[in-house]
Amino acid sequence: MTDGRMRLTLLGGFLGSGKTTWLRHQLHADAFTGAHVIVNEAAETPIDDALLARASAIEVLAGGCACCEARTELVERLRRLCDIRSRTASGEARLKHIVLETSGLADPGAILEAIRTDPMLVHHILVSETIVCVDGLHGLAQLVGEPLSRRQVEAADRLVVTKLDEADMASLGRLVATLQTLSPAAMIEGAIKGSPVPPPSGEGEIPEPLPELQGEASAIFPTRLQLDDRIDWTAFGVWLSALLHARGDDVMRVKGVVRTPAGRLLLQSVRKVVQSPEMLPAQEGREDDTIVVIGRGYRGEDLLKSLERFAGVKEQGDLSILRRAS
Ligand SMILES: Nc1nc2c(ncn2[C@@H]2O[C@H](COP(=O)(O)OP(=O)(O)OP(=O)(O)O)[C@@H](O)[C@H]2O)c(=O)[nH]1
Repeated sequence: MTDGRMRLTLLGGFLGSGKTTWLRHQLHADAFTGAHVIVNEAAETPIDDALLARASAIEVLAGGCACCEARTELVERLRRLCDIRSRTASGEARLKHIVLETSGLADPGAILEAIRTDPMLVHHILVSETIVCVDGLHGLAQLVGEPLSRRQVEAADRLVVTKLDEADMASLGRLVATLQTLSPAAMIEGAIKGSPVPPPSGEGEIPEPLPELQGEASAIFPTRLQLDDRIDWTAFGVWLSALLHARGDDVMRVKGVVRTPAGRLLLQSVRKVVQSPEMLPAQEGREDDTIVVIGRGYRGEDLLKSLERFAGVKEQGDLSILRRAS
């Protein structure tokens, strides 16, 4: 029941937990038909929208989390959608549903509050469900060490435990038991690459003890590496593997779309787990060759210097493999 208001589905979850993969699958399965999708990315360079081409309408809110830096921008965009809706006669063309995929650093609770306390949005939008993806491989460690990941789970109506194909059953059972204690009312589902599968049972499992955490550890931030076509890809691959091997706990997420002689390639990793590169269809007017590295415990410029030193250049003496980093 939406009492005439537009529904909004909030899709959250920690960095790399599988939100885009899950949403992509839902869109292919024709769930959320006709919905307007908003993708929020912490980094300035959007990547996820390239993967969600099935959405009937998609917009990107990049360069900050919708729960903090980009909160005002989110509210403005939602107001704009409400305006458009109010001017559209009721019927098929009238927008009924918004899906908001948050960045992996967003606290869904703060977004819910922003919507519910806005005098205009509260009359036009009903948050119908908060779905939170939990990484089947890294979720337990995130719950232990990251207060944000706990807040995300606590805000959920539905939890989707992802990567069931990769995680081992014993730790999955423990993860589910921990989720049940943190968010007892939430429905728990499982997913493999976005397809729904029965979740492991948490029955009889002992939940992971969660230590009291004194606030957030140091801030997690994105660094944008803008590559140019003179980069030596083999050296880049070695640099990335070495970086993840040495600093895989600090470098939480890497993702980017690069142009290679074979076509557009999606590169991504979550902690030390690197996904096999995926070919993407050509897309006019996109600014590719950008890699976003998200993490903490290092300086963005040091990352850049290390790549410049390591990944080398094809031409001797040319150190300009990177156009820009922020
Ligand atoms: N093996 C396996 N890999 C998965 C599954 N779901 C997602 N992945 C991989 O996990 C990585 C992160 O998935 P995304 O869907 O981009 O995660 P996200 O939560 O949208 O990431 P951010 O927006 O960066 O926070 C990608 O390499 C996916 O291919 C799964 O069920 N199984």
